[in-house]
Amino acid sequence: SRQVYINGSFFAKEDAKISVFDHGLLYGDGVFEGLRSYGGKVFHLAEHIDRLYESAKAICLELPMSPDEMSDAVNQTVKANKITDGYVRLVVTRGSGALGLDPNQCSVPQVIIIADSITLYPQEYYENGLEIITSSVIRNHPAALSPRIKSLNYLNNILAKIEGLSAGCIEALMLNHKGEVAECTGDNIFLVKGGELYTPPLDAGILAGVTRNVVINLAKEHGVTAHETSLTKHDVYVADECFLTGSAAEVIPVVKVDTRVIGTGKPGPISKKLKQLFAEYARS
Ligand SMILES: Cc1ncc(COP(=O)(O)O)c(CNc2cccc(C(=O)O)c2)c1O
Repeated sequence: SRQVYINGSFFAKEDAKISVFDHGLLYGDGVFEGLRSYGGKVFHLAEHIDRLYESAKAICLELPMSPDEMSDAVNQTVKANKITDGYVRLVVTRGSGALGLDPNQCSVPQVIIIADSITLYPQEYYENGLEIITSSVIRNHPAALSPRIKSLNYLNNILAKIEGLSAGCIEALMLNHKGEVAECTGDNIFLVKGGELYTPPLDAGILAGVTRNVVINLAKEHGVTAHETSLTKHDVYVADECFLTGSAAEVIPVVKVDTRVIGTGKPGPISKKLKQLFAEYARS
């Protein structure tokens, strides 16, 4: 049965518990990563660990082990669960403490690692492309809670997701506080125009996606220029192609945004090419 890692020990699912006084639960005070494993190897583990430590530093959370020890813990958990192709959730909370906000009242950060099989988007969405809407919920203001921090505060994303679902869409696009395109609730967004890629820059207030970075590099290797530049909803509507990137989704085409059909209304050639290149690279 599934073995969950908590602070150096493994627990069966039903015994994997943390305190109700944990500030991760009480205040969303903590950070996390979502990773994939392919053929038993965790995909871009170093980048995810680096981002985890950056997120932790950003919230002044001192992690109780080194990046190498954290990487080893992830690999041990994947091994203990005999995961070949699966998903890893790595969570670090501030730990349990008094009922007040004060993080200094929390003693021991909780390092939780869950390795499980992956539930992907249905295959038809990859074949036919997704329809998404632009949510009225804007992405967190960077000066309020920077979207660069992958924190346990996902209500911003969840509120946008709820709006998307109420419009019959499983993903929703969020604009930033300037009204520019930011990202979706769990993925980064790319446009294709005139054979070139366009994606919002990190200072648009987005998560620096690992998949986003891989796709930018894969595109460059295959002679497709990628521009990291601020985009508007208009740029999305008039794009030749649109696709999303994320550890869970990998590369998934988008064929309709706010009822505007993108390009031909079918996944475009560059989106399909990058989806294939990513799949081959991830499994190489
Ligand atoms: C807001 C946001 N933006 C972009 C991404 C893509 O980043 P990566 O390319 O590094 O994965 C994410 C990542 N989001 C993510 C990643 C993995 C699983 C799940 C899940 O919904 O369980 C969500 C995310 O949460």
